[in-house]
Amino acid sequence: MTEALVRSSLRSREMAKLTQLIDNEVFRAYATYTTIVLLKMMLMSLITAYFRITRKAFVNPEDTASFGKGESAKKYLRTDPDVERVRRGHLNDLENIVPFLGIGLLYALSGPELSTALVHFRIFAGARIVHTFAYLIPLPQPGRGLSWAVGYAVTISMAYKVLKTALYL
Ligand SMILES: N[C@@H](CCC(=O)N[C@@H](CS)C(=O)NCC(=O)O)C(=O)O
Repeated sequence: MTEALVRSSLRSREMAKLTQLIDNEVFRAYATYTTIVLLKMMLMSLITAYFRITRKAFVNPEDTASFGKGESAKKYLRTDPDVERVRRGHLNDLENIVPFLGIGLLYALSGPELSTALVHFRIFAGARIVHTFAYLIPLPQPGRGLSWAVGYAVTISMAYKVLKTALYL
Protein backbone atom coordinates (compact mmCIF):
# COMPACT_ATOMS: atom_id res chain seq x y z
CA MET A 1 0.00 0.00 0.00
CA THR A 2 1.26 3.48 -0.74
CA GLU A 3 1.81 5.95 2.10
CA ALA A 4 -1.20 8.01 0.91
CA LEU A 5 -3.45 4.97 1.08
CA VAL A 6 -2.27 4.09 4.60
CA ARG A 7 -2.88 7.66 5.72
CA SER A 8 -6.34 7.76 4.21
CA SER A 9 -7.29 4.44 5.80
CA LEU A 10 -6.05 5.70 9.21
CA ARG A 11 -8.07 8.88 8.75
CA SER A 12 -11.27 6.98 7.99
CA ARG A 13 -10.66 4.77 11.03
CA GLU A 14 -10.34 7.92 13.19
CA MET A 15 -13.54 9.27 11.62
CA ALA A 16 -15.26 5.99 12.44
CA LYS A 17 -14.20 6.38 16.09
CA LEU A 18 -15.56 9.93 16.15
CA THR A 19 -18.85 8.75 14.68
CA GLN A 20 -18.97 6.01 17.32
CA LEU A 21 -18.54 8.69 19.99
CA ILE A 22 -21.37 10.79 18.56
CA ASP A 23 -23.52 7.64 18.38
CA ASN A 24 -22.84 7.03 22.08
CA GLU A 25 -26.00 8.04 23.96
CA VAL A 26 -24.18 9.25 27.09
CA PHE A 27 -21.94 11.44 24.94
CA ARG A 28 -24.98 12.83 23.12
CA ALA A 29 -26.63 13.60 26.46
CA TYR A 30 -23.41 15.35 27.58
CA ALA A 31 -23.29 17.35 24.33
CA THR A 32 -26.95 18.34 24.75
CA TYR A 33 -26.74 19.50 28.38
CA THR A 34 -23.37 21.18 27.84
CA THR A 35 -24.87 23.19 24.99
CA ILE A 36 -27.87 24.13 27.17
CA VAL A 37 -25.73 25.38 30.09
CA LEU A 38 -23.32 27.20 27.77
CA LEU A 39 -26.20 28.96 26.00
CA LYS A 40 -27.62 29.88 29.41
CA MET A 41 -24.22 31.30 30.36
CA MET A 42 -24.03 33.26 27.09
CA LEU A 43 -27.45 34.73 27.89
CA MET A 44 -25.81 36.45 30.89
CA SER A 45 -23.88 38.69 28.47
CA LEU A 46 -27.12 39.77 26.80
CA ILE A 47 -28.78 40.44 30.18
CA THR A 48 -25.72 42.46 31.26
CA ALA A 49 -25.91 44.52 28.07
CA TYR A 50 -29.67 45.04 28.63
CA PHE A 51 -29.09 46.36 32.17
CA ARG A 52 -26.16 48.53 31.07
CA ILE A 53 -28.31 50.21 28.42
CA THR A 54 -31.51 50.57 30.48
CA ARG A 55 -29.62 51.69 33.66
CA LYS A 56 -27.14 53.77 31.63
CA ALA A 57 -24.15 52.33 33.49
CA PHE A 58 -20.99 51.89 31.45
CA VAL A 59 -17.31 51.27 32.11
CA ASN A 60 -15.70 52.47 28.88
CA PRO A 61 -15.72 56.17 27.88
CA GLU A 62 -16.38 55.24 24.24
CA ASP A 63 -19.59 53.45 25.29
CA THR A 64 -21.06 56.73 26.56
CA ALA A 65 -20.28 58.75 23.40
CA SER A 66 -23.90 58.66 22.24
CA PHE A 67 -24.97 60.45 25.47
CA GLY A 68 -22.97 63.56 24.59
CA LYS A 69 -19.46 64.81 25.24
CA GLY A 70 -17.37 65.68 28.31
CA GLU A 71 -19.06 65.97 31.71
CA SER A 72 -22.57 65.15 30.42
CA ALA A 73 -21.38 61.71 29.22
CA LYS A 74 -19.03 61.15 32.18
CA LYS A 75 -21.91 60.68 34.61
CA TYR A 76 -22.79 57.41 32.86
CA LEU A 77 -19.37 55.96 33.67
CA ARG A 78 -20.57 54.28 36.82
CA THR A 79 -21.48 50.97 38.41
CA ASP A 80 -25.08 49.91 38.89
CA PRO A 81 -26.33 47.30 41.41
CA ASP A 82 -28.39 45.43 38.78
CA VAL A 83 -25.50 45.26 36.31
CA GLU A 84 -23.17 44.07 39.08
CA ARG A 85 -25.68 41.41 40.14
CA VAL A 86 -25.82 39.89 36.63
CA ARG A 87 -22.03 40.06 36.42
CA ARG A 88 -21.73 38.13 39.69
CA GLY A 89 -24.18 35.54 38.35
CA HIS A 90 -22.10 35.28 35.16
CA LEU A 91 -18.89 34.85 37.16
CA ASN A 92 -20.54 32.17 39.29
CA ASP A 93 -21.53 30.37 36.07
CA LEU A 94 -17.89 30.44 34.97
CA GLU A 95 -16.78 29.04 38.32
CA ASN A 96 -19.22 26.14 38.05
CA ILE A 97 -19.92 25.47 34.37
CA VAL A 98 -16.24 25.34 33.32
CA PRO A 99 -15.52 22.50 35.82
CA PHE A 100 -18.70 20.76 34.60
CA LEU A 101 -17.40 20.85 31.01
CA GLY A 102 -14.12 19.11 31.84
CA ILE A 103 -15.29 16.71 34.54
CA GLY A 104 -18.55 15.99 32.67
CA LEU A 105 -16.63 15.03 29.51
CA LEU A 106 -14.34 12.65 31.42
CA TYR A 107 -17.41 11.28 33.22
CA ALA A 108 -19.21 10.68 29.90
CA LEU A 109 -16.15 8.78 28.68
CA SER A 110 -15.92 6.72 31.90
CA GLY A 111 -18.81 4.46 30.86
CA PRO A 112 -21.65 5.44 33.22
CA GLU A 113 -25.19 4.06 32.84
CA LEU A 114 -27.24 6.33 30.54
CA SER A 115 -29.96 6.79 33.17
CA THR A 116 -27.41 7.77 35.86
CA ALA A 117 -25.63 10.15 33.49
CA LEU A 118 -28.94 11.77 32.52
CA VAL A 119 -29.82 12.30 36.19
CA HIS A 120 -26.45 14.05 36.71
CA PHE A 121 -26.72 16.25 33.61
CA ARG A 122 -30.37 17.17 34.14
CA ILE A 123 -29.94 18.06 37.80
CA PHE A 124 -26.84 20.15 37.00
CA ALA A 125 -28.56 22.09 34.19
CA GLY A 126 -31.69 22.57 36.34
CA ALA A 127 -29.63 23.75 39.31
CA ARG A 128 -27.74 26.31 37.22
CA ILE A 129 -30.98 27.67 35.73
CA VAL A 130 -32.53 27.96 39.22
CA HIS A 131 -29.32 29.65 40.45
CA THR A 132 -29.67 32.29 37.73
CA PHE A 133 -33.31 33.00 38.61
CA ALA A 134 -32.48 33.00 42.32
CA TYR A 135 -29.67 35.53 41.73
CA LEU A 136 -31.53 37.82 39.34
CA ILE A 137 -35.00 37.99 40.90
CA PRO A 138 -33.52 37.78 43.69
CA LEU A 139 -35.02 34.93 45.73
CA PRO A 140 -34.44 34.91 49.47
CA GLN A 141 -31.60 32.74 50.71
CA PRO A 142 -31.05 29.79 50.99
CA GLY A 143 -32.62 29.50 47.49
CA ARG A 144 -29.49 30.55 45.64
CA GLY A 145 -27.16 28.79 48.06
CA LEU A 146 -29.05 25.50 47.69
CA SER A 147 -29.16 25.65 43.89
CA TRP A 148 -25.42 26.35 43.83
CA ALA A 149 -24.75 23.46 46.26
CA VAL A 150 -26.82 21.01 44.17
CA GLY A 151 -24.88 21.84 40.97
CA TYR A 152 -21.59 21.67 42.86
CA ALA A 153 -22.49 18.28 44.37
CA VAL A 154 -23.34 16.87 40.91
CA THR A 155 -19.89 17.84 39.61
CA ILE A 156 -18.22 16.28 42.69
CA SER A 157 -20.26 13.09 42.14
CA MET A 158 -19.07 12.91 38.50
CA ALA A 159 -15.47 13.56 39.59
CA TYR A 160 -15.79 10.69 42.09
CA LYS A 161 -16.95 8.33 39.32
CA VAL A 162 -14.09 9.42 37.04
CA LEU A 163 -11.50 8.82 39.76
CA LYS A 164 -13.10 5.50 40.75
CA THR A 165 -12.94 4.34 37.12
CA ALA A 166 -9.68 5.80 35.93
CA LEU A 167 -7.41 6.55 38.91
CA TYR A 168 -3.82 6.18 37.69
CA LEU A 169 -1.30 7.85 40.00
N1 LIG B 1 -17.11 32.70 44.39
C1 LIG B 1 -18.24 32.33 45.19
C2 LIG B 1 -17.90 31.00 45.91
C3 LIG B 1 -19.07 30.38 46.73
C4 LIG B 1 -20.35 30.29 45.91
O1 LIG B 1 -20.34 30.05 44.67
N2 LIG B 1 -21.47 30.58 46.58
C5 LIG B 1 -22.76 30.57 45.90
C6 LIG B 1 -23.86 30.21 46.93
S1 LIG B 1 -24.00 31.36 48.24
C7 LIG B 1 -23.08 31.90 45.26
O2 LIG B 1 -24.10 32.01 44.61
N3 LIG B 1 -22.21 32.92 45.45
C8 LIG B 1 -22.44 34.23 44.94
C9 LIG B 1 -21.47 34.66 43.91
O3 LIG B 1 -20.62 33.87 43.48
O4 LIG B 1 -21.57 35.83 43.48
C10 LIG B 1 -18.57 33.47 46.16
O5 LIG B 1 -17.76 34.40 46.26
O6 LIG B 1 -19.64 33.45 46.79
